[in-house]
Amino acid sequence: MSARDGGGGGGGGGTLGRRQRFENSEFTVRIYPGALAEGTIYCPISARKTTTAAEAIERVIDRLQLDRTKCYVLAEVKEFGGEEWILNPCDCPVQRMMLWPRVALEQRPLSGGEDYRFLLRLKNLDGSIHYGGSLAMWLQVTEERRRMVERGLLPQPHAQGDYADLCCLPELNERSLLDNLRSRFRQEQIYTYVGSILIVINPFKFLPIYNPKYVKMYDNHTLGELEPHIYAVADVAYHAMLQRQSNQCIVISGESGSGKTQSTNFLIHHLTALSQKGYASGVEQIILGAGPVLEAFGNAKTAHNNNSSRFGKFIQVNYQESGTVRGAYVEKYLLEKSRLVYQEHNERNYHVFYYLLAGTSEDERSAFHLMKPEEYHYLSQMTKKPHRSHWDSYGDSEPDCFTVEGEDLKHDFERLQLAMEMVGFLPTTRKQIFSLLSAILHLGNIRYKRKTYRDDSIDIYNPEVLPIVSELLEVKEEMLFEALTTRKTVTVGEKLIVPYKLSEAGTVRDSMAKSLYSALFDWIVFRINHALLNIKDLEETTKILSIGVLDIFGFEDYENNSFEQFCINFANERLQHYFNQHIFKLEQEEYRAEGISWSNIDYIDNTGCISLISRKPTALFHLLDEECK
Ligand SMILES: Nc1ncnc2c1ncn2[C@@H]1O[C@H](COP(=O)(O)OP(=O)(O)OP(=O)(O)O)[C@@H](O)[C@H]1O
Repeated sequence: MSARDGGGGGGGGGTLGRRQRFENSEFTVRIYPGALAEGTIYCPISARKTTTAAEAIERVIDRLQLDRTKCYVLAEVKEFGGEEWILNPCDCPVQRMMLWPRVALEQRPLSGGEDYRFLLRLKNLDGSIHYGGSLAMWLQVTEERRRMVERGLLPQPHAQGDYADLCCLPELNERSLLDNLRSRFRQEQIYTYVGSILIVINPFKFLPIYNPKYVKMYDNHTLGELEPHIYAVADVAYHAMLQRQSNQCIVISGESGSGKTQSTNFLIHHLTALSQKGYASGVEQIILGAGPVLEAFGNAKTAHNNNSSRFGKFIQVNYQESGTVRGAYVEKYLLEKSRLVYQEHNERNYHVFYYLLAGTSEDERSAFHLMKPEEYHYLSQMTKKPHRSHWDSYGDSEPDCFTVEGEDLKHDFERLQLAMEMVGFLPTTRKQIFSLLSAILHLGNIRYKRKTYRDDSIDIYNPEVLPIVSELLEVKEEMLFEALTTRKTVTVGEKLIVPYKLSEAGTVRDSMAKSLYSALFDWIVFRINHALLNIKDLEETTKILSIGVLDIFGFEDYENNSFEQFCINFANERLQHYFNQHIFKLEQEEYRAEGISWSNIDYIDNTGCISLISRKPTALFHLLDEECK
């Protein structure tokens, strides 16, 4: 499917008119008729941002002259295996499409990877959705193989003992364990149980195992009854919550780039799909709409992952006793604030800065006093030379790249604006946010000097930056100067103003920038929660049950401990319990260090655990390969 600006012309040129044009643009939406036309044929229709799903369906019916006595719905399929969201008649496909990554909007031949699309689905008389057509084709890979194995046309894949649960391994040692995982991975079975824990190996490719058929298949089964799957864990948590009437929690941990964020999305999808019977609930839409916003402000390119979450997430889906979704709640913790002022070689600051600098119009650029990325100290530390000793020597080194391969920052900025709009940020609020971001960048450019040789007090070396920051932050210049150069203390009831030392001042400036950014991030999360109908206030009158998904970021112990040791620990049932305890303890300590109470975890009395391993599956099995030689 593709979207093109019907208004023609591509160039930059953009001012506010560019956004205006976007509002009125005609987009080409490709709709795949699914069961109606087996295969890969799609029907292009033109639509605007405000065109609803019902109107889009009408256009397809007209163009294809479909049977009007039947009832149709539009399904949005997003990456990895064709997860489907059935659109409500009033949903706008173009708006959904604008949240897709740019590559998904490009017209590509159907050679693979076209994992974002709209499907036309037939609705059965009982309201359920009829699946078939292109979806069936996607499923073919795994389904077909399964059927052939059943008919004896293909050998049993588990010939030498391939166990879906590592606890069942007859012999437990490094070799058998890794052998088992590798053999499963080669058959695209990325999920393996260790008792009630699920191990996931990141496949880094499209697997057709997340569509509604799988949602249905895993509904109401005990763990282990079916092939291991992330949906099974979500399902067990959901039904345990209903049966025991108690809250549940699923912990996701793994090294950076192992797939925690993806897995969290799959879980949330399943947890809301179970209660909505296939229809995208408002809650799920907002959670997913909140994704691009949180991502822009909380994700960054790291050496391991171009889109690494630099904060931990706790997403709580709230249900009524009947199991219907009532709202959700997102909590962020441990935002990596240091990244704002310093990045390692080959890493970047938070995405939002690059989006802002690339995506704003000329008018906005002058209103926000924006400059080029390389002119900001906080953005220009990623250089080809691993060590640039001082910011003052900035001009000597050539900035590396400010964009990542395949990235379209302008599109990403447009997408961010749209996502912010969906989550309820008004244009004026968005402007304030962007002003604040620009202020942070300018703040980072402030440099200090000693007033005189004899005097310890300091002055600002480049005072021309002050009025800009003062305007953007809407604070008086004198106050800003004072805050940047002096500290107030109270001794024996007397107020003292002590100037910072030159060696302290830079740190003060950086902590000011970090506090501003962190407060902004907190406020954004707060606003998202507002949109998510946080029903905390209802708790006194209505019984609310919750399932929390805790995405533990940067559990870097994996990198210190050997992977093999890690697996052995996992495979020992007794250690499962230990592991859960260990994670909780560890997190609680970090949490306490941040001065935040562990309120969300206190009430949780049941935990599921998903662990993701290795961002490089090939490296994972390296040990075995070595041995085999
Ligand atoms: N189930 C999956 N199927 C296919 N690809 C996946 C899957 N899970 C993860 N990936 C791929 O791995 C990449 C990294 O995943 P993700 O961003 O979820 O990692 P992460 O553990 O959250 O990393 P970080 O801790 O750095 O935020 C994704 O961009 C995606 O390409």
